[in-house]
Amino acid sequence: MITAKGLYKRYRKTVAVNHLSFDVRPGVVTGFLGPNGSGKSTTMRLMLGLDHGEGQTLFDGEAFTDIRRPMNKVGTLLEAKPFHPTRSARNHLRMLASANGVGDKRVDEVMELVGLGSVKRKKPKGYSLGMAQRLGLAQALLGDPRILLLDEPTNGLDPHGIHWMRDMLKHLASEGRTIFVSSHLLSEMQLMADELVVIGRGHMIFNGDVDQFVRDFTQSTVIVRSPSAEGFTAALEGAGAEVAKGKDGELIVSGMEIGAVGHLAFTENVELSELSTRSASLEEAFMSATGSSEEFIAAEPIAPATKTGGSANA
Ligand SMILES: Nc1ncnc2c1ncn2[C@@H]1O[C@H](COP(=O)(O)OP(=O)(O)OP(=O)(O)O)[C@@H](O)[C@H]1O
Repeated sequence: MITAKGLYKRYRKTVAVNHLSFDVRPGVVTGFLGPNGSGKSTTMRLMLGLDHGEGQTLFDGEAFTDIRRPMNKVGTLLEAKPFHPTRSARNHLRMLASANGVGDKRVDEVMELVGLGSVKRKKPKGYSLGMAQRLGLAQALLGDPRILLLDEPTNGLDPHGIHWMRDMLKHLASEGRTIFVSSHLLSEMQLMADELVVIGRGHMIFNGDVDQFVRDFTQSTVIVRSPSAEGFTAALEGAGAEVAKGKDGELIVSGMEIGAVGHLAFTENVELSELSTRSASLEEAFMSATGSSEEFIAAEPIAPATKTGGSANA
């Protein structure tokens, strides 16, 4: 269990983290989301006491800096991964392991676990970004910790690697560990995370269940197909719903529950060939929740010049 209270960090005029408090429960994967520059990395550094700031974070009741053998309690993977420049990956891990009372057997075990068994004698500087991420995870897992704090662990991984990371983190959570993981990949987060901490400009936006986040920040719609789509559109609008036309003649109805749409079709004697609900994605919820808190908002792309058609008259 991680308990963060009143985390606060200011860089000159920028308040990077603004009084954040949240809990991360064991047994589930908790995703940490926020737009670029919203304060995720700073929050993680504050939690580990790597940055000066305010607030307190307890890992199973203890501050990180008070834990006697941190590697055995909290595994970390932060964005900057300092690997030894000349040692092999295996020797790099052995060095860390021996300093923390972890045996060589565990080094080989974690290298196999992350799929680097065949390249463990190579130097990390020759590793691809994806391999370096795997080595970073191996390092985090060395002490078999009950808590993992991972900043963008899927960064640089190919689709197979991402799939592997997702299964791995879900598996580690199912063993009762506490997993706190930041990622930009929202579709991935939707598949990986059970709970979320969402921040914008250093402020808390949401802390809770993923499905609840999607429900809170989006509207699910009702999809209707009918041979009498035109007439039924008028009836729906007359009853206060908003209707948009989707592909292949489907009607996308918002502002009315599926049961009420079905009942209206019954009372209007309208035949339906489809009546279903469409839930919004985590990405839609994220855009809706964090839209106004984005730090760097790009200009709208400039529309291409309209073709005037034919050759210009000289
Ligand atoms: N060392 C620093 N000095 C000054 N400002 C900083 C420093 N580090 C971060 N910031 C500022 O603090 C804010 C939060 O940055 P942070 O890197 O924590 O965000 P983030 O959510 O991790 O971003 P990203 O998703 O792009 O990695 C930003 O406005 C950033 O410019």
